[in-house]
Amino acid sequence: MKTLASLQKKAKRNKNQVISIADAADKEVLEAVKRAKSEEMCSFILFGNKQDIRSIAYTIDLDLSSPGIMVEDVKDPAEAAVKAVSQKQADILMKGNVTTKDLLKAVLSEKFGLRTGHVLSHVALFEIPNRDRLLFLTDAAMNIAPTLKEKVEIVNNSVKVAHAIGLNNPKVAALASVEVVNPAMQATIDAAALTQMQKRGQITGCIIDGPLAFDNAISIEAAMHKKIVSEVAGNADMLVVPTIDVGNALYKSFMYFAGAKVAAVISGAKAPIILTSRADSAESKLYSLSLALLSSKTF
Ligand SMILES: CCCC(=O)SCCNC(=O)CCNC(=O)[C@H](O)C(C)(C)COP(=O)(O)OP(=O)(O)OC[C@H]1O[C@@H](n2cnc3c(N)ncnc32)[C@H](O)[C@@H]1OP(=O)(O)O
Repeated sequence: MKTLASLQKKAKRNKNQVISIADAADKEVLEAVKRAKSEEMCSFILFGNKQDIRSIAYTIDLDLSSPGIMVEDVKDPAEAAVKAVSQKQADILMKGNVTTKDLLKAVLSEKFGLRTGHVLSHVALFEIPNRDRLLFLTDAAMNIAPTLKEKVEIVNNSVKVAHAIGLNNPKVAALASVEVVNPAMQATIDAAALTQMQKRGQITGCIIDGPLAFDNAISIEAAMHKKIVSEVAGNADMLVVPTIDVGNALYKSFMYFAGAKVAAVISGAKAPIILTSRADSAESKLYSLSLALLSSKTF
């Protein structure tokens, strides 16, 4: 798949889903709602301050009384939106104008959250200008410094999302700063372990190689220059990063330096969670919604 727009076309087949938005008082979020409604993609429950939501909706000509849109006036939109999903009034959760941390805390709540006993992790899918295919990145937003055990679950979550969009055996690069194992660099040891675990069938549904540095993960020339012989080097479909800081900086540099478009979800919870940066465009939020609709069958 080459473009995120093709996700949107596929996602339209899954029309009966309800999206619960944690604080919809945000122009880009409501613009995404308007576009999704005009394409009849799904229905929405908008949680937040009703008056604020109304004021913004008015400025973009979004009719809040149209069928398939409900507005709920609440003081704690993160908690209310998560509860709606855990009580099955909605199928998918979407981050609106709340911080990632506040939303994730509600998602992880013992009382009403969306935990499954597995690791929850962030999966981002980028369309990058001049690249011939989409690129997955995980985990740029939830797990701060995952252990090897957590990285295995992070890979599994991301591979599930890849399968949901029809990418059946993604090539996964386990990133580090260098492409050789250095016992002083934990990221290289974990990357080598992930590679061996895939070779021994402990991780399935993908091909992993690592450690790979960013250049030889995504550039054939860089891989050839370093004489790396591997199915993944230079051809990665997915980057697994050692820490949130590496992932988050890559996410934002793809967006700001390379002019990328993104679709992003949290995988591994009871339901898909749409989680982009608050600064991301309405288009990216719409693509994320498409990715969540496509993933929802696999959760
Ligand atoms: C990329 C675009 C968007 C962005 O830029 S986002 C910006 C960067 N992201 C962030 O700031 C969020 C980073 N992560 C965090 O702050 C924290 O890890 C997070 C997710 C809020 C959780 O922290 P706390 O609420 O302090 O929770 P905690 O660590 O004490 O754990 C509470 C219980 O939840 C569990 N938990 C935490 N992370 C989990 C995970 N990934 N999957 C499954 N379970 C998880 C944890 O084991 C604990 O369980 P228990 O209560 O001991 O049974």
